[in-house]
Amino acid sequence: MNTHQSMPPEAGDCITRHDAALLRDAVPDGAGLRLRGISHRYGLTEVLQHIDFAMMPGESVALVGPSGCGKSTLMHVIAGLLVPDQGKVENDFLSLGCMFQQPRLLPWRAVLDNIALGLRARGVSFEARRRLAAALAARMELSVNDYDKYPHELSGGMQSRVALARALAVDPDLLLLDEPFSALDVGLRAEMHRLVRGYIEDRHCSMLMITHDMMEAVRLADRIVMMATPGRIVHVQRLDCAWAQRDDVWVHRTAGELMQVEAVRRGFELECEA
Ligand SMILES: Nc1ncnc2c1ncn2[C@@H]1O[C@H](COP(=O)(O)OP(=O)(O)OP(=O)(O)O)[C@@H](O)[C@H]1O
Repeated sequence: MNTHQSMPPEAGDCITRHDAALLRDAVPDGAGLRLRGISHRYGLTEVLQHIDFAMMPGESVALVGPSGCGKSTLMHVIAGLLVPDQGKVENDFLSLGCMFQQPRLLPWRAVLDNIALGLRARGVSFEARRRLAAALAARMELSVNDYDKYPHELSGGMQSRVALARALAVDPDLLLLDEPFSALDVGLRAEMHRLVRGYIEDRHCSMLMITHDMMEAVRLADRIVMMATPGRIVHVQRLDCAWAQRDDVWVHRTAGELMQVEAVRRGFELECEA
């Protein structure tokens, strides 16, 4: 990413590295995650169709595409939750943190215990778990008064912050986010973007995020990967623009430009000009 520009660049300046080269070079040397020829069926339905995909250490990628095109299935393959029918997964990332559309907090555990869930599984002592969970809760801007509350006592936005803290508790070098903020209002969503970006910049971790929201993708990702049905990659776009420079004007304009790309329109089954 270019971090040296002082003025926000024009949207057109940022959409520079075009799809064809990136699509050809789908699994470059040095990638921390390499998927080669991944195909999968549920029964007779082909869900993933020979996907080659890679992520570099420190890279943020947004996976976009129409509902049902196989994005979550691909993420499950990456997370090791699903063994594909065909293809090879090579993952050099050491620690995965996952967050899903629903916070999926344990209702019988209070905030800090929910955050510390992954740490307990790793054998971290009770005191160390509490300490780490409290530090993350503070980072997520939860108040000390909330630490012993149960999920039903939290607002949706607070539950999302707890779920994000839980994903970060394992100190991930790859963060997998499946439509994590889609249920939040625009203000809370912006707040979560700020928290995620802050963490990624501090820790230099990689992020793969599924989203239906092209503006969210443009705001957070270094690379946008467009999938179409049945699960295949049809367009890849690199965004060479520092995060700090992605103001609202740039985000709107860049998302608008992407929505004019023919492969993206076809993927979403929008009308294309003849
Ligand atoms: N466990 C399953 N068993 C059978 N079919 C499944 C299963 N999981 C997903 N599918 C089907 O696979 C296809 C892809 O689903 P997937 O959830 O990966 O899509 P998606 O792109 O993430 O969709 P959305 O954006 O709506 O979340 C869909 O047709 C879905 O019905």
